[in-house]
Amino acid sequence: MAAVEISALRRVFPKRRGPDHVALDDVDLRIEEGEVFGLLGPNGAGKTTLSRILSTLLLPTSGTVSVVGHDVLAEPRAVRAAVGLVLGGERGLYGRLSARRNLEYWAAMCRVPRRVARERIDLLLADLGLATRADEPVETFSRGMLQRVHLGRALVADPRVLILDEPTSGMDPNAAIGFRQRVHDLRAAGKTILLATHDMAEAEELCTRVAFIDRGRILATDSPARLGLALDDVQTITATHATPATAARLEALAGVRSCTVDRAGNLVVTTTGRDDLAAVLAAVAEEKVRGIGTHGPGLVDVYRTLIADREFSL
Ligand SMILES: Nc1ncnc2c1ncn2[C@@H]1O[C@H](COP(=O)(O)OP(=O)(O)OP(=O)(O)O)[C@@H](O)[C@H]1O
Repeated sequence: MAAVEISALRRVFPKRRGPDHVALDDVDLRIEEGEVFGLLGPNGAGKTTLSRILSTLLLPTSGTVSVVGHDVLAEPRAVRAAVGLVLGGERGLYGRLSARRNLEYWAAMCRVPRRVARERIDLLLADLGLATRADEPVETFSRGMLQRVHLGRALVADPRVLILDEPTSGMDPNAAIGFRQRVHDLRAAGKTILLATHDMAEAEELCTRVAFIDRGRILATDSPARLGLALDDVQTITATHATPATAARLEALAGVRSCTVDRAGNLVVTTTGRDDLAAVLAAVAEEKVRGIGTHGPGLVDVYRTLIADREFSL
């Protein structure tokens, strides 16, 4: 049985004027138990709409959606019991209540027996690094801490599937690293995780497979490594201690697609093809640079290939 199974899903939002807005269009998706599955795409692609349908906050217009074998329309209670949802942003917690009280309240809503809830909440508060502030009102918490309370809330009923919608957006780098470590732990504990994110490095680090979604349609689904392999023309060379003159010389070479250097002297060269890598690498090595490294295409390159830059081309 799949953790999530979606077939021919369509979600339309009626508009007062003009044609209806199709937020999800003929989406098919299967996520196995224990996977960390990334949902990647630009603003408005349909990621939150999908997260909300999977957690029964929104109904599909047509198609079928099931979570651990339960249909979202026929068995919404069973789906709710199986899913924990963390939406980005700060809504959904009671600011004047402590972290512990927020979790207790949610546990009661989910009908977790009181004794089980008490023990679980103690464990969660400790695991999430919130034990010392557990009895303070959450309105005094930083954004990173609030997201950890949100995660605790999603975990309080011990769901099999976790849906994380841009969980690290707006977090400082240390808070985001800590949050990702929690996701690693949850994956090790066997949870299935759907992670909607704009952060390609985050997806590369955490996800077993990802789907690219744009304008409500799934464009590609595979592991980050295999998606990168499909783009065998982009190779990147990096180095430090470069100058603008270095970049200008390299940019003029055949086989170089782009070449940039920042103020700190970090050089990034992309080649026009895999076959050009050796020659361009040799030219970079001739320059007075240090710390030369190479890597193949990553999710950022896949993203830029699949999804046109509409923000700036309108
Ligand atoms: N309740 C609604 N009524 C009308 N249109 C909506 C509604 N909810 C979402 N939409 C539209 O559906 C499309 C998909 O939105 P959605 O929030 O799912 O995108 P997203 O991929 O999560 O974007 P972001 O990365 O910006 O969060 C958008 O064009 C959005 O304006």
